[in-house]
Order: sequence, then C-alpha cells, then structure tokens
Amino acid sequence: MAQQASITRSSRQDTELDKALSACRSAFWIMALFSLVINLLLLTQPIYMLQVYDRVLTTGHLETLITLTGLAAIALLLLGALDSLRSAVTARIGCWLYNRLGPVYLANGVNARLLGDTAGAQPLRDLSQVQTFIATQGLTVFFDAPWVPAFVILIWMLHPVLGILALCSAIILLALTIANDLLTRKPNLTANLAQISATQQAEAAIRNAEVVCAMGMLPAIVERWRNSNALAQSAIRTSAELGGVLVGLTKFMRFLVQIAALGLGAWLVLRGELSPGAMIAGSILLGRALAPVELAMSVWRGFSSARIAYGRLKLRLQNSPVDINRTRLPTPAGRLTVENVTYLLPQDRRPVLRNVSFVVEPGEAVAIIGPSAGGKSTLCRLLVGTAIPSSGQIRIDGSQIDHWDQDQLGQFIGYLPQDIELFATSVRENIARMGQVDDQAVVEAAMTAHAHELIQHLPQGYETQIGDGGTGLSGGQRQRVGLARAVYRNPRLIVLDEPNANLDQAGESALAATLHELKQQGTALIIVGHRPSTLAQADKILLLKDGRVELFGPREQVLQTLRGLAATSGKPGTVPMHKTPSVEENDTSKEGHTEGPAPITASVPENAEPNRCAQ
Ligand SMILES: Nc1ncnc2c1ncn2[C@@H]1O[C@H](COP(=O)(O)OP(=O)(O)OP(=O)(O)O)[C@@H](O)[C@H]1O
Repeated sequence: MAQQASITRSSRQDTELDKALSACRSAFWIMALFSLVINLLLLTQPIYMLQVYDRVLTTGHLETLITLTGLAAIALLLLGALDSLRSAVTARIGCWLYNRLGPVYLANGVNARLLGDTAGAQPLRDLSQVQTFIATQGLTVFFDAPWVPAFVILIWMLHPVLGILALCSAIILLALTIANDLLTRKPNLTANLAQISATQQAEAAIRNAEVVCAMGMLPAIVERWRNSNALAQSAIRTSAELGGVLVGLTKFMRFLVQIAALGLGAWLVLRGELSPGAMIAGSILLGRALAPVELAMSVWRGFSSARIAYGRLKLRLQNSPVDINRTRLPTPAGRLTVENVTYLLPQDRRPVLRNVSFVVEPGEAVAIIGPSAGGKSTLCRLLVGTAIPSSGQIRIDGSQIDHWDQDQLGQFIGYLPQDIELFATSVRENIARMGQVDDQAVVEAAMTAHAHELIQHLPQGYETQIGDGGTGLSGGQRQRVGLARAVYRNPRLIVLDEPNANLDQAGESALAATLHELKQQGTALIIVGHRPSTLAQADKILLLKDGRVELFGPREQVLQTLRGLAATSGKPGTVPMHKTPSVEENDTSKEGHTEGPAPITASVPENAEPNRCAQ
C-alpha cells in the first residue's frame, strides 16, 4: 500500500527563509531583552561618576565611595556576562540559521542546476555571509541603535544645552551613516558580483586542471581571472576609500562632540547651571549614545555584503518552484510511456525534442541511436526526471513522472549519464549512492555490473577512495563503477547513456551480460549507443534525429530498414548514423525472447520523409 502523505504547499509569501526567520523570533526577543539590560547597565559609569563627584567628593564619605564602587563592580560584571551571553546567542542564531537553511539551499542549487542555473555553491556562500554578519557584532548594532534616543533624553535631563548637542551630533552621525550607505552601495554590489564571477572562473580552472595544464591554457585563464578580479578590486578600493573618508569624518565628529560636551559642561558649571559630576556623566553618556552609530560605520561593509547576499537568497527561494509533498506510490513494475514529448531549452526555447512517443515494457530493452546532437542525452534526462517536458507526458506505471516523489522514484531508477559523475569518496559509497551503505547490496550491484573483480583489484578494494569526478580510476573503471551504482538495489527502470564509451572488449562483453541479466529480472532498459554489444541486447531500436523519432520498432526491422535505406541511397551518409549498425553473431538477447517481431510502431512526425519510416 502506498503511504499517503498530505499535500502541503509553501506559498510564495512563505518561503523556507521566511519560516526560518520567524522561528528565530523568540531568539530575537531574547536579544532585545539582553540589549535592554545591557544598555541600562551601561549607565553604571555615568551614575558612578555623578555620585563620586557630587556626593563623595563634596561630603568626604569613604563608606559611600566603597559602597558605590562595589555596586558599580557588580553591575559591570553583570554587563560583561550579559555581553558574552548576547554574543553567544548571536553565534547560535547564525549557526542555527545555517544548519536550517543550508540543506534547503543545497537542494535548491542542485535542482536549479538542472534548469541551467550556473550559481553553483554561491547560495551556500551567501548564507555563510549572512551567518558571519549575524554571528559577529553586526546584529548587536541593530539592537543597540534604538537606545540612542534614550541616552539623548537622559543627557537632556542633565541639561537641555547638552541635550541639544547630543541630538545634533546623533543626527549628523546618522546622516554620515546614510551617506556612507548611498555612496558605497553601488561599488559594494559591483565588487560582490565581480568577486563571484572571478571565483567561479577560478573554480572552473581548478576543476579542469588537466585540460588547462596539458594545453598550456593557464596563462590565458589567469589573464581572464585577473581581468574579472581587477574589476572586483577596483570596486572594493572605491568602496573602501569612500567608506574610509566617512569613517574618518565620523571619528572626527565623535571626538569633537566629546570635547564640545566637556567644554559646554565646564561652561555650564562655571555659570552654576550644572554640577561637575553631571558634566562628566553627560560626556560619558554622549559617548555611549553615539557608540552604536560609530560601530555601524565600521561594520557597514559586512552589513552591505550580507544585505546583498540576503537579497539573493530571498529571491532564489521566491523564484523556485512550489514544493509539494507527493503521495508515495507503490513500487512500479517499470512500464515507461512517453507520450508526444516536446522539450524546449529553458534558455532560448530552442526545441531539442519534438513529439517523441514510445513505450517500454518491464524486461524490455530499447536502444536509442541517432546522430550527434539528435537529443538522445536530453531524452535520457527527461526519462529519469531531471528535466521536465515542455509538453507531453512521461509516465512510469501510468503515473506522470513529475507526480512521483522525486526521492522515492530515485530508488526505482538507475542512471548512468554520459560523464558518469562519481563523487570524491570510496567506491562502496559511490555504488551505494552516497546513502546508508548496505554492503550486501553494494557487492550484488558490483556483481550485476560485472565490476566486482575489477573493484577487488583496486588498491583498497571497495574502500578505495576516488577523487572528485572519478579521478584515480580509468575511464572504463569509472564507467563500470557508474554502472554498478545504476543497478544498485535492482531499480525498475535503468537509463544508460553511452555506457560503453570507454569500455574495452572485455568491458563490452561484461556490459552485454549485465544488460541480459537485467532484462531477465524484468528491468526496463534504455541504452543510448549503437555499438553491436548494445544493439544485441535491444528488443527495440529508436532512431532519434534532430529531436524527432525517425524510426521505432523491433530491432531487426529497424536494422533492415536502415540497411535498405543505405542500399537504395547508395550513400551511407544518408543513413542518419556514422555507419549502419550491425549486431554481433552472439546475440544473447534471443534467449528467452519468444515473441514474434512486433510491427514497427513508428512515432513518425507528419513532415518526415515517408521512405524513412516504416508504417
Ligand atoms: N543544457 C543545455 N544547454 C544548451 N543546449 C543544450 C543543453 N542540453 C542539450 N543542449 C542542446 O540540445 C541538443 C541535443 O543535445 P543532446 O546532448 O541531447 O544530443 P545527443 O544526441 O545526446 O548528442 P551526442 O550523441 O553527441 O551525445 C544539442 O543541440 C545541444 O546543444
């Protein structure tokens, strides 16, 4: 029985980012409470000064001084403790957000890559940027800033003239902060984008190190990187220079205001309008009032980068498809139905596949052949659900492929892409698809793929560590480990895109045996390639040219049609392949294949030449 799961929709207004931020609400309230107490405790110093100057010095009471000093010390201890706690809370908020959203953005990045998104791991870097800002002093500025008016009011209460000075200086410093933002926003954005581009170039160069070094491409690549990086550095310089001028101006203002407060205070003391204690307390209070503004200036670049990163993160989830918890369907038998599938490239709406239709039954193997760029690999991607048809339907056991829970369907699908895509870990973990390793299933898969012996001869056997992209293994070894991964836990539908591209004769024979065994187990097979070992196992052949099905039917009939076409045209080139495919003598597929040849059920496009398609 299929396990029913409720269908929930995450609306555009309520992304995972919004949900994570609202889950942090209680932590933000705690931060606000800490900030309230911290800012109250910051009054310790001015109150102490006020009392020492106006009470102790005038009365000479030593006990009062000792009591005041003791109380101040306790208050300052509490202040230090709360400040540390607040830092710990911000660090925890940052880590929690990263842990909560990291998997969301990793999954989003992987899915977006399928649609041609080139951002790579940038969303995770953006998330890290936001985390760093939260975990450092950045966030505390926002909680301390609202207390500036409270300090100004206290200064005003000491004397209105000092209050006016505090108010004016707060306004001037705020104006400088806004000017800093306005002047550095554009260069900060330019620097951010240019840095991303330069990093991506560097990553691509490192990934393709062999090609880069073998063909002397390094100087050219370094030059390109240098150009991208120069733009980033120039923008960083502009931003830092402008920001530096404004930070300098802010410091000057702060010191000037502090002097002015003392000067004004002294003048008011001389006029008998203010006590000396109030003069000192006013100066300290002013320092406290303006501290968050000055701190804001110094963390502005970090804030700006975090704001840009946050904007990108928000947009990414808003633009991502609606997430639906799919109903879990019963284990499929593996009947694949492709109905009038058309696929347009997302980038430029160029058609790659047009009206493709065919059916593959469980235990049946279909070989897809055709000239280069005919759409074979694209069709494979559609069949395994990593690309979605622009129109038409692909069904597995009658259910539309995008109606399956992607993770559940993945267990029933085996896929060997053209460039194999192995991960930098052990052979066994690769075969086990990076999940919980079931040793027995791993060895069974390797045996089905006829890769067990090969793996036994690797330096550490199944524990042999392979590099990113399969480095450390030969092309043929990669292909066979990839095949073992594809057949892990007996999937019902296996799609192999040119599985023998790197195989030697022994590898080809092993592949033929694997395909035969898989068919016997009732697995539906799609194999791209026209090598004899592939065609020998095919029950049907589908000829794909320019994205259209030119021929589809039982193997022998399609091969005969192709031979006939080659013969009548007299030019092998008119057959849309490099050469007419042939099948080797030792055709193991015939064993157990008792049905007579079915008619060619060509899904023939209306405008196809009639003599190309058997009716
Ligand atoms: N991600 C992509 N971005 C841009 N174009 C693409 C993409 N994927 C496929 N194409 C285009 O789609 C067409 C079909 O490509 P596909 O790889 O499916 O052909 P193929 O038949 O598998 O070729 P080959 O036999 O050379 O592997 C090509 O014109 C290719 O340029």
